[in-house]
Amino acid sequence: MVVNVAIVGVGLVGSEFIRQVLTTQSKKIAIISVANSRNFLTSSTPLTASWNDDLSSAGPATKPFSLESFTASLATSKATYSTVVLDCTSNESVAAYYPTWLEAGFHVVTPNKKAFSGDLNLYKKIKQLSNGQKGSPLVYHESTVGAGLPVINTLNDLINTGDKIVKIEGIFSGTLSYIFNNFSTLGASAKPVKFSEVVSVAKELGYTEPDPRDDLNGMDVARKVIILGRVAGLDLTQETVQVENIVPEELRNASPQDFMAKLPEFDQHFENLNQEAVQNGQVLRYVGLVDPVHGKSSVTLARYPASHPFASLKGSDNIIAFTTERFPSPLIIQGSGAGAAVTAFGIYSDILKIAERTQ
Ligand SMILES: NC(=O)C1=CN([C@@H]2O[C@H](COP(=O)(O)OP(=O)(O)OC[C@H]3O[C@@H](n4cnc5c(N)ncnc54)[C@H](OP(=O)(O)O)[C@@H]3O)[C@@H](O)[C@H]2O)C=CC1
Ligand SMILES: N[C@@H](CC=O)C(=O)O
Ligand code: NA
Repeated sequence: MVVNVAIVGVGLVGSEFIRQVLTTQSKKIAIISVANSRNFLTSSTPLTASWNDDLSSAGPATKPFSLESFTASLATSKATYSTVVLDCTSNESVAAYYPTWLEAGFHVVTPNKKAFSGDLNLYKKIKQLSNGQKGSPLVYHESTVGAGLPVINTLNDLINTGDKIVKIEGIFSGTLSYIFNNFSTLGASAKPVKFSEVVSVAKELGYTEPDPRDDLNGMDVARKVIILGRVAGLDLTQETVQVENIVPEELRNASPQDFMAKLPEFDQHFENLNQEAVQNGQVLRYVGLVDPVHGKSSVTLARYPASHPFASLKGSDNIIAFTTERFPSPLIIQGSGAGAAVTAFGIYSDILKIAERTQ
């Protein structure tokens, strides 16, 4: 079955998703609407490669964006096919709108972590509205953890088949993986590099959140820990996860531009932390833990010896280790965990699952 897709947010990830759908000439997906924070465009025929020009404020069918007018424009699209609203923003107000879309019978797919890691009542409402009963709308959010890596899907499979989670531990941030894999190294591969320079490169490569402090303050990893914990049945919130924030205090309230400009002043601070670890034969890695057994889920800058799998990670790879009753030797998922291509892949495969399930 074909599904209509209406996209809110056509930045790095949203536009890469469109590129992948158009270049693969998908017969299952018709992109009928695109929106950014200023404009939207909804069409009765699938959008083509000129979607970006069509969306510009000069386009004849372009309208000023609001969640209400965008949603109203989709009302007739459900008549023929199911419609998926794809949220590719990182915005909280957009996330808070999912219940409205679900109540109107739209499916929701998103890489945006806000709805699944913020207000617990919003999360429960979304779960209740997409409860899997016949005819209920579907919600997929694979790319919220580990980008396109099959993390949420695997966790759901473990739980739905009756396994018990002992712990989920890993490096869940492509940005922090890239930063520490390059900054904190041992032996022959060790080459001196400044912390602020590695942060700039991670930003240029599209791994960071729009403000890299949302990665460095641990919040992005904490959100992923909360999402995995909730999928595993824990009522985790930002208050119940202990987070080590590594943004220097002096830079926490600076503007995003000032933050990047002043970060080099703190290079020596990070170098001291690194040297302390290296002198003990260890590297620094930023690690998230979901711990249902002891109730102590956390995000910490930890130290690991060279022999540990977290120490030999490369590039922006994520690594996620599920220790369960059935997998006392953990089930490990590893690979590229950030960047537009792999995030869009996760979204694309989520939407294909909806196309299959709504046949
Ligand atoms: N980059 C990555 O590796 C990964 C990203 N993600 C998630 O993917 C999502 C998208 O990230 P990315 O593409 O990098 O973000 P960008 O900042 O590149 O794009 C965001 C888009 O959302 C639009 N937008 C923002 N606020 C609103 C709003 N209130 N209403 C409508 N549109 C809005 C922006 O419009 P405008 O241009 O007008 O501001 C822009 O088109 C985020 O949630 C991120 O956390 C998840 C996994 C990995
Ligand atoms: N900034 C995030 C992007 C994906 O969620 C990361 O670095 O992992
Ligand atoms: Na994933």
